[in-house]
Amino acid sequence: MIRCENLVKIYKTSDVEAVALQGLDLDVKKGELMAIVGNSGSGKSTLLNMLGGLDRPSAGSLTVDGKDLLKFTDKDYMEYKRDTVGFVWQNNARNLVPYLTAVQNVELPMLLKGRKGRRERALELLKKVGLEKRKNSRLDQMSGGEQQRVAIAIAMANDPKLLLADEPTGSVDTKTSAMILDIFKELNRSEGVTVVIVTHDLKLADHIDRVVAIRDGRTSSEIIRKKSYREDLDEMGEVITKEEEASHEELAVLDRSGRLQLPKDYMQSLGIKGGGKVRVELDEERGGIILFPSEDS
Ligand SMILES: Nc1ncnc2c1ncn2[C@@H]1O[C@H](COP(=O)(O)OP(=O)(O)OP(=O)(O)O)[C@@H](O)[C@H]1O
Repeated sequence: MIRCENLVKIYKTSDVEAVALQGLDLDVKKGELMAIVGNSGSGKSTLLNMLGGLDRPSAGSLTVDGKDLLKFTDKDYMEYKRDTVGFVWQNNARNLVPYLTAVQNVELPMLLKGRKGRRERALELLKKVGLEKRKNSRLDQMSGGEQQRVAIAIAMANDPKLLLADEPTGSVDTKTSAMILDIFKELNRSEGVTVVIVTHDLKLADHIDRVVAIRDGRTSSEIIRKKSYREDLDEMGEVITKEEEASHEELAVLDRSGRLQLPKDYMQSLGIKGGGKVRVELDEERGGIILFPSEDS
């Protein structure tokens, strides 16, 4: 569904250049639900903006649903934003009209597209986000968590193939945050939509099968669950224990040229600095590679 290769984004202001993405590689399969984590300034929002067609990459390649975004005209971008992607922001005020009811808000993007069967689709989506009973409530009479759920229904209104969420649980409590993640999972399952969530919330990331970490504008590591969360729940009779954490495996990511980002804590414990040198040896017996700090590291 998504293929980023060597993606670069440089922001130029009058006198400074900020390299927000420096050759990022990422593949996301159709129908996958995954999360992107990383420190502030690592490039998460920049990546999401590129995927959502809100901004243009500076170089590299980016294809979404078979479309080459670097070749897009302004018209292509407009159609892509209308037909292919749905967006959920932390601050959802940009998606919502406060004086309309929940159902009217969800109908709005369908009205703009001239779609038929708007009321049925809006009610179906409000049911999926658990707000069937609040359909006639005005948005300004709903809590932050409820508004966020309406924002998710709005993002799904025109059946996007890709749903992007930037810190969707950033301003809600833990219980609501778990509920919102369940909604994304349910939409992923029942609508087949591919979901990419940017989050600081590591608790949320614990319940997602694949989490990609970004550091300095590049993918640095991936945490992959060995089994699906649902399988775990079934096996554990819905009791979540410490074993759940052990079912995650953290992997470093090799980019397409074979470059690797070492985890920061490994570098610290070996006393290696960025820009230094390491000795690389092949361990044929164990089928691996060993890194040693070199004397001038
Ligand atoms: N419009 C812009 N103009 C100039 N520099 C920018 C712009 N947007 C982002 N940057 C820079 O690009 C880098 C990546 O920013 P980005 O917002 O993508 O990070 P982030 O990981 O989403 O951070 P946060 O978690 O704080 O939102 C930062 O150094 C930031 O200062």
